[in-house]
Amino acid sequence: MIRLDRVTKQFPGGTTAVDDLSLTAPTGKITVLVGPSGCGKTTTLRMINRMIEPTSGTITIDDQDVSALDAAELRRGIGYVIQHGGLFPHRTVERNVASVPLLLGHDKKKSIARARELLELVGIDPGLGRRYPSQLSGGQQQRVGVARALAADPPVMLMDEPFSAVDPVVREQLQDEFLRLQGELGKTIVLVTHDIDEAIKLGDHIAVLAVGGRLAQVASPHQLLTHPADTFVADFLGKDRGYRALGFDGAEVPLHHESTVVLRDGAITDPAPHDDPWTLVVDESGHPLGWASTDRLGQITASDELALGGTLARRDGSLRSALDAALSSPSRRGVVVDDSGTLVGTCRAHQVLSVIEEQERPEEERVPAHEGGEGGDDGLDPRAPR
Ligand SMILES: Nc1ncnc2c1ncn2[C@@H]1O[C@H](COP(=O)(O)OP(=O)(O)OP(=O)(O)O)[C@@H](O)[C@H]1O
Repeated sequence: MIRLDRVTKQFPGGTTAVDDLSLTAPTGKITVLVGPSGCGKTTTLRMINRMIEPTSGTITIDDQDVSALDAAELRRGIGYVIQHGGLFPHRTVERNVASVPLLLGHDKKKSIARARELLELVGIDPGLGRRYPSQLSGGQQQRVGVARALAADPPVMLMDEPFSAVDPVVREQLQDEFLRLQGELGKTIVLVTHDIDEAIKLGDHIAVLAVGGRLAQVASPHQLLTHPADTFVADFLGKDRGYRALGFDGAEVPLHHESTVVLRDGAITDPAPHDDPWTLVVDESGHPLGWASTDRLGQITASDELALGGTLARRDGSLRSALDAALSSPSRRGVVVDDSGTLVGTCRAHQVLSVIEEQERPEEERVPAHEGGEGGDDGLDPRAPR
């Protein structure tokens, strides 16, 4: 656990970058520092590994006061990732990643082997290991930066805007991979970003800082969205707070049986007659392909002729994804799938909203979703999504 206790940093010239900040970053979790430009995020991060010394206050890692440790040694034990990866331009990718194990006294062969392992772990083709950083894309450099920070297998990682130097699509990929990796590695991470959506996606805890280095709020993403401490935090969170908060709410949503037809060998097989204007088409394994106008079923030859609708909701997904699946479907029936992508039923927007309202009620007054009375008449499936 990293603990900052009443930490202040005043730079010569009088700027108070961080003001009386007390904060805990729990072991094995991602703590995100977020806030507008100049609010002291980077200064806070750099005080943890003593690249900047605080003016007052104490910082401990697992109850050890960092000011009592040798700064160089402390830094070798902490992974540090910055924008653009912060790679050494004149060393190959492999040598960049191997630099920390080499510094720690491991032999060259072992260090390079470890570097290759790590590059693979972060999704870098081993063939790129001999290149120089400038011969890689921004996203690849960022990945190498993460691999290098992981090289000493540090329990603690500090990450300063690690995904901001890449385009939004690559950024999302890197974020997803980072979450997957963290799921395996369980590091204690403090990550700085100015992007509130990134904070909400990545953080187990989020500390919102205001200019002047004042802590405005520290909370889970869900708490932050539903209970911002003041107007500064609410404004910083931006629009659609209520809707975004649904992304963290899992609850049972009534599932309905959906009649389907199968697209096989370029034709719809056995189009059963029914009077609904939309029919869901699946492949032979029961994976949804899209919606077809029922009166055009006979003309469909390929899946790209189908209306995909929007998102597929996962049975164990959030209320937001269930609601979005229903609202974005041409039939207004949201397609719900299991882990393997197989259809398990459809959901209705008004029933998702009922579940949301139900959640507002005191626990003892709630009615379980599958006893809710509103579904059921068309083959309600109580194996509902969360
Ligand atoms: N070495 C320094 N000397 C003087 N002032 C500094 C120094 N480093 C940072 N500051 C000031 O301290 C404040 C906090 O800076 P810091 O870089 O920590 O903010 P930040 O939240 O990380 O900003 P950004 O999102 O723009 O990177 C700013 O007002 C900055 O100008």
